[in-house]
Amino acid sequence: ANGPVTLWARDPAHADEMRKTRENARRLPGITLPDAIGIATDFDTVSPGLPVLLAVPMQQLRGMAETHAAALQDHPLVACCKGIELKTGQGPTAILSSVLPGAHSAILTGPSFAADIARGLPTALTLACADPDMGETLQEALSTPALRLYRTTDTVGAELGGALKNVIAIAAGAVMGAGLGDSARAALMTRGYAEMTRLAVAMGARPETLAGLSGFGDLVLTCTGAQSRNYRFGHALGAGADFDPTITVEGAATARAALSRAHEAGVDLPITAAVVALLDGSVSVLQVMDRLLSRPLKEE
Ligand SMILES: NC(=O)C1=CN([C@@H]2O[C@H](COP(=O)(O)OP(=O)(O)OC[C@H]3O[C@@H](n4cnc5c(N)ncnc54)[C@H](OP(=O)(O)O)[C@@H]3O)[C@@H](O)[C@H]2O)C=CC1
Ligand SMILES: O=C(CO)COP(=O)(O)O
Repeated sequence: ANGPVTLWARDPAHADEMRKTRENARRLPGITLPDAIGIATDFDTVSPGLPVLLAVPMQQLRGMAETHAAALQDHPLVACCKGIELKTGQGPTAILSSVLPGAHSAILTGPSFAADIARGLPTALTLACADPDMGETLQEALSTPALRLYRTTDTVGAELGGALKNVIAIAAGAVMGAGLGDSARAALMTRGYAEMTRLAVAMGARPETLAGLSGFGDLVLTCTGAQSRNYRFGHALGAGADFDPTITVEGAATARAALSRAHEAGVDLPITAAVVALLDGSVSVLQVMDRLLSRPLKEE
């Protein structure tokens, strides 16, 4: 809507196909790409100074930034991925700063299925940028009549909200897949939110960021929206069904990364620990629920 925009694709054959069909049949089937979107396989065609949105899976972000470091350093960078890097425990903006020292980076996150945005359905997101002036410029540039961006300087809170809600969504899917009911899911979401906030605040986040779109908002969407891959993966785990291993499920690696950050910080993450145990196959959903319910009673 605010075009022109260049969509960069790594695979020339895929780019050719999208130019011909005006559709990304592999990743966003059924959506016609607007005329204002040009398709490129060369980063250098993007004018310096224009923002670049990096929409790759979390565990691929560092490699992608390293490969294209020379081209990326002339642009404000907006990471769109949600997660914690397994090998370093870092979030997207810390990764971009370590690969591209001096780069200006931000994060765009919150409750939004790509297909909803592409259809022009109303959506609100958080744009987090440590530099308030750059944050304001990006907020103006990326907001549209259907896509309303709120801004914050709390990148840690926005990143951790988006990362940790995926772990809770796996748990919510597992509860529903195992037939444990809506009440159990509501309890899990609420205690999951407490857990997300506990770790994020220990990492330096502001609690009100977790209460916003990037935390609570995305938790609600991903724990209840059937489009969510994290929820669907959890549902398959709970139901003992197969799940296509090529589908991106960010919460799986992030659960492990979050748990090790929590151990370092002395923070208790019982639901995240339960998700990791489920992923390891060491317990069943019913055993996990039993463990969670038999913890000592405490104040809310
Ligand atoms: N889909 C959604 O609704 C939303 C997704 N997100 C977040 O966005 C991030 C990406 O998700 P999504 O796009 O859905 O994931 P997909 O798995 O659907 O697509 C991944 C994209 O990243 C590209 N890619 C993967 N690895 C590399 C690499 N090493 N170098 C360059 N490009 C690469 C893929 O290219 P190719 O097609 O060539 O394989 C593809 O375009 C995730 O962190 C997710 O949480 C956030 C909000 C909503
Ligand atoms: O982050 C998302 C919605 O805000 C997308 O969720 P999934 O990655 O679970 O599909």
